[in-house]
Amino acid sequence: MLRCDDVSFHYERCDPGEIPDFRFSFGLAPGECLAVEGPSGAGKSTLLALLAGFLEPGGGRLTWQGRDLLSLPPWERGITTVFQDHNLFDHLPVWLNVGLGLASDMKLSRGQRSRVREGLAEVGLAGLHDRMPDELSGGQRQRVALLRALLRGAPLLLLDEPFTGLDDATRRGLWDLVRRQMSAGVAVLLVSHDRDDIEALADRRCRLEAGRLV
Ligand SMILES: Nc1ncnc2c1ncn2[C@@H]1O[C@H](COP(=O)(O)OP(=O)(O)OP(=O)(O)O)[C@@H](O)[C@H]1O
Repeated sequence: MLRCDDVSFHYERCDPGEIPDFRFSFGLAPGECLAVEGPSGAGKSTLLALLAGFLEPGGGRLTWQGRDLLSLPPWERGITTVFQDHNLFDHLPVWLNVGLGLASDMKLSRGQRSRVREGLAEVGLAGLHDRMPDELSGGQRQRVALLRALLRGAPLLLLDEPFTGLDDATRRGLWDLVRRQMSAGVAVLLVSHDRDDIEALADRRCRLEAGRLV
């Protein structure tokens, strides 16, 4: 279980009151998907950055299966995040961008190479194995980023609007991939405004209002 208890954060601003003090509390069980909605500027990216370890909270507790996460650096938290800007490495071809999810030193075994190939076929990118990221459309980049995250096999997956702008067939295929991860016990936090994505994946939903999850 992921337990986030009163994890707080405050952006330093000259203009007090413009940005709320954030205080987040929620639980997320293995295999469960919690959707987080909220208008632009509500603090969704702030929440993800606190969980992933890119921002340091002012206080609170964050644990996964009873283990403290706040004392761990991002790469030791067992959390994979798919950000809106995809975070692809522009100097690496598609297959290596995906392969980084399996081997961070980029030395992929034969078996790992076939998993990359199979994964690319599953997300409809079989023909784009050797392309460079700047030769892909936005939706294709999104699928590369999502596939890399899924192959990483982390127990916690944070998704920031991961299916925006994709056609229906591709979106359904990706929902299936995420559902399979959930069946294998992966806990998913899904930031989304899209009703279809939320209905397809989320077990529960909450909204970010005035710095709190309600
Ligand atoms: N580095 C920063 N310094 C000061 N304020 C910030 C910083 N980053 C974000 N903010 C402010 O904190 C609030 C929450 O921002 P955040 O990016 O978490 O919102 P969001 O819900 O993800 O928005 P969007 O849906 O537009 O991506 C906003 O008012 C934003 O202007």
